[in-house]
Amino acid sequence: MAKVNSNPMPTRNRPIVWTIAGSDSGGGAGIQADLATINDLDAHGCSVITAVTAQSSVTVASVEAVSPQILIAQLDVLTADLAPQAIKIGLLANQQQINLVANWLHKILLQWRERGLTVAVILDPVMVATCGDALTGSEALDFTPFKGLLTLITPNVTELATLAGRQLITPEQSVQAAQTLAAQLQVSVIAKGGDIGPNWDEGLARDLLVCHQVTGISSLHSEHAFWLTSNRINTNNNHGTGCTLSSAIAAVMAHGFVLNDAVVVAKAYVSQGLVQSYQPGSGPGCLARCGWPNTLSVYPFIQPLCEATAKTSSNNLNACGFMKLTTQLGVYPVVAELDMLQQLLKAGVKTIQLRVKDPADQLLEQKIVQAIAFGRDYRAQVFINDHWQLAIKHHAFGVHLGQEDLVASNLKQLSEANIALGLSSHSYFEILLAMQHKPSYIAFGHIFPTTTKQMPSAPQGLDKLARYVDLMQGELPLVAIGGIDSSTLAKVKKTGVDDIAVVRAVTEAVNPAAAYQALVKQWTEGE
Ligand SMILES: Cc1ncc(COP(=O)(O)OP(=O)(O)O)c(N)n1
Ligand SMILES: Cc1nc(C(=O)O)sc1CCOP(=O)(O)O
Ligand SMILES: [Mg+2]
Repeated sequence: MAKVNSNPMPTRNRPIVWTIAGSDSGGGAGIQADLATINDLDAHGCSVITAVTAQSSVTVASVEAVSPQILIAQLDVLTADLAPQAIKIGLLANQQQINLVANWLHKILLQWRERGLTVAVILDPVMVATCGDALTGSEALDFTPFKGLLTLITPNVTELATLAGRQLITPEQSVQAAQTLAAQLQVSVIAKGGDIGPNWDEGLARDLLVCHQVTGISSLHSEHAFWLTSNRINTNNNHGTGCTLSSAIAAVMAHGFVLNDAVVVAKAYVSQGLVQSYQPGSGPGCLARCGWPNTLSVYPFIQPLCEATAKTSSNNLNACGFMKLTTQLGVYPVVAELDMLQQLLKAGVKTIQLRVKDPADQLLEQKIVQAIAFGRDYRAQVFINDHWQLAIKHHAFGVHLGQEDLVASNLKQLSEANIALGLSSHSYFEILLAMQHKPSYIAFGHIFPTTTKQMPSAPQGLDKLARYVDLMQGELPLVAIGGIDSSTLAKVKKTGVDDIAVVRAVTEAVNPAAAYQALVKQWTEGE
């Protein structure tokens, strides 16, 4: 059962999303599905109709493309008044429409870029309706005019095969075709596994995400490929699934989420919509609209393609999970110096992190040994940042690792040493990756601008934090970090996040111990 969204977006703040697509008179797909999705995901939808279809759930009786004049008139009139944060492109009924929209996009994206506006463009290369009837003419469509203009293209296996110009039987062939398409069109690709072939796992719905120069995320993920796997939902009510996925991706990106996040949220949105789907006619029915997905179980499992291809059992998937924390983290200081660590322990700190970032620090091991000893003396949870091998060697209480650190670490060894684990995250995508390791807590940042560390991602802000809190409720402690101090603490607390981690708010205070105690008072008493 989906949770009720406790964080609806105020209507006046809704971002604008356009759908450039065909009308489905049956209401299950096309413009009708797109607008329902966009609205359901707290955005305002505008439509540019490319074609009118006479369509039911069992047949496409006819398709009539709109004229070039009315197509451009719709684009121009919206540009003047309702500029979008994201655009979804669905059915383009013929090559003329592809050329026209691509030309128009080329010019407008330049203009918007000059004004500092970034607009995500998601193309669903629709060719055939769910009932099997063609939506485009018999001519082969050439999408290369869109090269360099798109953020994401979302073909299913049949469309991918058409774009690749060859049959795709095995997952390996689809992977190669998706990677080739990404390079050819200079675009990220989600190759949807809905139309599975005989060599695919039929109990699962597996999509391949090929990232191409994705911005605002760690370089660890921005050029990589991932399998996104969900349980296959046993229903024939899948009319409009592709339209729903692509318009959901556009809507989520319009809210300022990075591409990888939009893809996993949209996939979860489709999964929950399929579970509650219904059949209004005698053919395949439609997805239900269940709002922003905030139940972890509907989100996909993420596996980097390189790990899947290596077929090795990863040292980094830990079936049992890490220690459950019995002492709440509360206000969690992160410090670079031992004397600061001791000073704060004396002031009553019960959880603290030693974060030494100088790899050439000659005293590193000594500092770690001493920090762990202080932790025992003061009965506090001392986490060691990054240096997991030294933490194991000297029996630390806990280790904190970032997503980049995970690549070089051995979580199996950490777990066998009974060491608590904190993992960093900066997006839905990274939260899901972190959750797969069953850590002791997940840190999420950076909430506000910070000077402590250079970040590849933008500050997350409170709206996103509230969405992550909604998702994580009751699963694991979620710790907010980045730019938190006495002036922002109350707003952070209001999101319902479990704990906060702070660097400068304590370490740069005239009296760090007093600053810590004041933050604790504010956090616990809400002052
Ligand atoms: C509580 C907490 N949250 C996040 C971080 C950042 O960890 P990481 O991403 O590995 O970056 P570095 O701290 O290593 O620069 C943290 N240390 N603690
Ligand atoms: C170390 C660190 N990690 C972050 C993340 O988002 O992963 S933000 C951050 C720095 C937090 O410092 P301050 O409290 O001084 O802003
Ligand atoms: Mg680190």
